[in-house]
Amino acid sequence: MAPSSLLHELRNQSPLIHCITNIVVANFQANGLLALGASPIMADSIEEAAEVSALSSSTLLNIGTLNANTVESMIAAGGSANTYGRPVVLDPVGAGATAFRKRTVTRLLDELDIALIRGNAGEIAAIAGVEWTAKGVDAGNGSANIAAAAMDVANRHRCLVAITGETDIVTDGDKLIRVSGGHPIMTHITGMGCLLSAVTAAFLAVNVHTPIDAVAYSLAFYKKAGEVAAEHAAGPGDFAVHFLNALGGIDDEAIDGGQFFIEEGVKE
Ligand SMILES: Nc1ncnc2c1ncn2[C@@H]1O[C@H](COP(=O)(O)OP(=O)(O)OP(=O)(O)O)[C@@H](O)[C@H]1O
Ligand SMILES: Cc1ncsc1CCO
Ligand SMILES: [Mg+2]
Repeated sequence: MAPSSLLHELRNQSPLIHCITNIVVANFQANGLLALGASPIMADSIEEAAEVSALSSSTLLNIGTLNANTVESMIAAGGSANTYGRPVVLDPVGAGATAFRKRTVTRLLDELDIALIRGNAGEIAAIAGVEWTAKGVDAGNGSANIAAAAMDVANRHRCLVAITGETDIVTDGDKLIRVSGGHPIMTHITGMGCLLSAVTAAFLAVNVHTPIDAVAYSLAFYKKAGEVAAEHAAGPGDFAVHFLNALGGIDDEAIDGGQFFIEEGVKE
């Protein structure tokens, strides 16, 4: 099947995505999934987390505004998704910022079978244990080889790792795909990365491609939506609105339009 049919399939299937997420982005994330053509369900209570993941096509675990209760819900939800063979995406928001976040990410990676970790450079550097100066939930700065760090994390945890920024990368620990495009204004809206993680969870739920190709496609699609929205926006406020429109409005033709490329097989 041609890569472009992934988007078509997603909109056909409208997969249910279980999000255990943070209080900052929950509404934006739900609207973004709906705009894309997926179906969101936000459910973080321990009483129902496992049940909701069992009936969902994929599960997103986002540690942005973590508390002790949601950690247990994440373990229950992720365990249930694993049992039913549904992909689990981890967004390790601010992973290096506090001991609680670090400990939680370690536990989630130890106890669950995670399909994809999607974070910014600071977050993946923290998981890899390489030198980096992150700033809270923002990427921050560093000189570490971030592609090597992603490959190391992917190999250690046997999962896909995506690092987003000016150029995105995704790796399975062997193959590395770089995705360019997007717009700097995407860093001026909170939750753009968090919504992207939910979007990748939706694309992973659609069983058309190998998981790494599905993630690369979702990264490229999302950057393209950012470009389209930036053309229409006067600033961050209406960018968010135009971005939601673009998630639903762009089609395969726009994505194949050539403003981005996917480079495969680049070994560091
Ligand atoms: N300088 C840039 N130029 C183009 N696109 C960018 C740039 N920086 C980030 N992006 C895009 O913005 C989106 C969000 O990625 P980012 O790395 O900013 O997430 P994040 O730091 O996890 O965000 P948040 O924590 O606010 O949700 C991705 O699609 C990424 O490709
Ligand atoms: C700002 C912020 N703080 C915790 S989660 C979050 C959303 C962006 O990651
Ligand atoms: Mg983030």
